[in-house]
Amino acid sequence: MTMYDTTRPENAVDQQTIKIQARNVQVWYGQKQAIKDLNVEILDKTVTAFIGPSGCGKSTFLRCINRMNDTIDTARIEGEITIDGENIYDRRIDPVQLRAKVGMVFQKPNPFPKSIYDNVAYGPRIHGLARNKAEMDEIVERSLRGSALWNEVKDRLSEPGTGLSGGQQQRLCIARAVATSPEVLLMDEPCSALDPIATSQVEELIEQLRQQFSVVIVTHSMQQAARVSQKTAFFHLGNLVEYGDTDDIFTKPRDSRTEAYISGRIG
Ligand SMILES: Nc1ncnc2c1ncn2[C@@H]1O[C@H](COP(=O)(O)OP(=O)(O)OP(=O)(O)O)[C@@H](O)[C@H]1O
Repeated sequence: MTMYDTTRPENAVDQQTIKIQARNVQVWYGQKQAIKDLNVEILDKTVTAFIGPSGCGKSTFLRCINRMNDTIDTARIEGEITIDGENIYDRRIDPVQLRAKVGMVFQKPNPFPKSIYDNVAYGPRIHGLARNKAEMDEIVERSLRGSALWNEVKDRLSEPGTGLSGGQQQRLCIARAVATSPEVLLMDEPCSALDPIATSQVEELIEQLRQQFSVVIVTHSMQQAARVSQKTAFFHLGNLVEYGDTDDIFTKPRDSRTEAYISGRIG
C-alpha cells in the first residue's frame, strides 16, 4: 500500500511520441547556476509533473520551454531544447509565435483587466486566427467549453474577467492559453491559489487537455502529481535527478534523493 494513488487507469501511458527534447540544458541567473546539464524527453499527449524542493529549478526549466526566461535580464541558457525536432532557441524562431504554440498558466490566476470574452480573444486576435466576428465567437466558445467554464459564463461574456471567483479565473486563464490552439501547455503550480473543489475541477480539465497536447505541470503537491501525471521528473539542487513513469517514481524510486523527498524526509 502506497500513500499516493497512481492506480487510476487513465494514468497508463499510451502515447510515446516525443514532443519536447532537452539536451545539456544549463541555466544561470548572473553567476548563479539554476539548472545543471539537464537532459529529458517529454512525450506528446501526456501529463508530465515536475516535483522537487523549493528552489531546485522546476520553474526555471519550465520557463525555458517557451522562452519566458528571455524576459529576465540576468538569465542565460546553454544547450538545446527542441519541439517536434525544431530548436526553439534558433535565431529564426519568434518567441511571441513560440508562446502561442507553447501556452502557459501561472500560479496566481492573472486575467487581463478586460471582459471575459476579450481575455480569451486576446491571443487569437494578435495572431490573426479569426477572419471575422463569427469565427472569433466560435474560438471563444470552444476555448471556454474546453476549459469547463462555458456554462458558468456564457450569459456574462462582457463582464470583467477579474470579477470571477479564483477557480473560475484560473479556468479563464486556461481558456486564454488554449485559445491559440497550443501544442504544449505549461502550468506552474496552477492550483496553489485554489480551494479543493476548484483544484479538482482544474485537475479534471488537465486530464481532458492532455488528450490534445503535451501538458507539463510544476506542483508542490505529490498527491496531485500522482493523480494527474503519467510521467514525473524529480528535481534537486538544479539537477533532474530522476525521470520516469509516475507510478515508478512514487512506488519504486531508484535514487535515494527521490526516495527521501517522496517519503517527506527532504523538502
Ligand atoms: N529571476 C531570478 N533571478 C535570480 N535568481 C532566480 C530567479 N528566478 C529563480 N532564481 C533562482 O534560481 C533557483 C531556482 O529557482 P526556481 O524558481 O526555478 O525553483 P523552483 O524549483 O521552481 O522553486 P519553487 O518550488 O519555490 O517555485 C533558485 O535558487 C532561485 O532563487
